[in-house]
Amino acid sequence: MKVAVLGAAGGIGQALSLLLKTQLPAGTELALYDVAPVVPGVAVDLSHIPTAVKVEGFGADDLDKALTGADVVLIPAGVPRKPGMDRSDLFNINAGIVRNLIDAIADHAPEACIGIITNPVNTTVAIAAEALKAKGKYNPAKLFGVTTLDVIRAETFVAELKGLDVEEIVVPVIGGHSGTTILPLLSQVEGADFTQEEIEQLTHRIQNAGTEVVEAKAGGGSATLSMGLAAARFCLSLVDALNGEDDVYEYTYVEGDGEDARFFAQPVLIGKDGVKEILHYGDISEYEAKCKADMLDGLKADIKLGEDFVNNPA
Ligand SMILES: NC(=O)C1=CN([C@@H]2O[C@H](COP(=O)(O)OP(=O)(O)OC[C@H]3O[C@@H](n4cnc5c(N)ncnc54)[C@H](O)[C@@H]3O)[C@@H](O)[C@H]2O)C=CC1
Ligand SMILES: O=C([O-])CC(=O)C(=O)O
Repeated sequence: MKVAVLGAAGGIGQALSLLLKTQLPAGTELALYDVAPVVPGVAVDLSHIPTAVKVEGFGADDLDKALTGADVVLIPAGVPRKPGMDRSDLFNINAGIVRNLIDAIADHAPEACIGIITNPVNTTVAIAAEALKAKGKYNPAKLFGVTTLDVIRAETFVAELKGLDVEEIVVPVIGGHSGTTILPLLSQVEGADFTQEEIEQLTHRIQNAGTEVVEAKAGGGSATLSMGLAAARFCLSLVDALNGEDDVYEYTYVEGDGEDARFFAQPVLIGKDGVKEILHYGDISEYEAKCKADMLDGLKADIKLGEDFVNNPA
């Protein structure tokens, strides 16, 4: 098994790579790629941690080597937000970065499962899909937008509010990964009752949790440590599933039947070839149905922006 992290020297990349070095199964290869010259140093640093995961660093000219043979490729490459920006403000820089990395994946690791972390995720996943398609390499079962951070935040905030054990809480989060497109399904949380006021406050907090971090970091970037953990959890699930484990479920932003939007975060059963089955998110409350109806046009516009970036460049 080989896992490649593209953007491995960044805030997320380093936290993620540390967790993967310590948690991937013995024998896994971990390839760290970045355009920043510090990346070989990050790899040497991690290589001194005593686990049976082999780490190697790859600089700007060695993307092909980082990718060759990869089973999983995670992409946290690109710029993060500063206070006052929306995730969509990152499009101008990050769209091109994702496009170029995806082109290289199509050439050097066309069978890999790809996890897109780079924002705006609603759009960068569509860019990845269309770029792969243009190369004749698109397999919807192997392309994932990583929305795990929304799930772990929702679980943390619900456990805090209700004084419950966070290990026991399950909070589904569907939709996309920005603002109101992030839709926690609090009506499906077992073992907790909420007033309508609590539901509205929690929903708002989960939707704006990224901004909470961006403002608290005051110009120093966005979530990196919680995101590193979220991406590691997602990657370890993928690796377990690729290794043949049954019953691996994650909420993730994938191309499904298009009932709500072409790409939509929902519960997914992952198997040894990627997405095995996309499950329906089930019954939702009237409030959640209205939130969903109100955000779908925005989500679809985000997706179209990505499709047009590849297919109808200005
Ligand atoms: N999906 C999610 O839930 C989340 C996504 N993000 C997004 O993740 C991205 C990365 O965030 P951070 O790690 O905080 O940023 P960062 O600035 O700390 O790191 C980004 C890294 O990407 C590298 N990079 C830039 N262009 C590259 C290229 N062409 N190839 C390879 N590497 C390249 C940079 O050298 C840098 O090391 C941002 O777009 C951010 O908005 C952040 C938090 C949560
Ligand atoms: O808010 C941001 O820009 C980073 C992000 O996606 C998150 O923390 O959820």
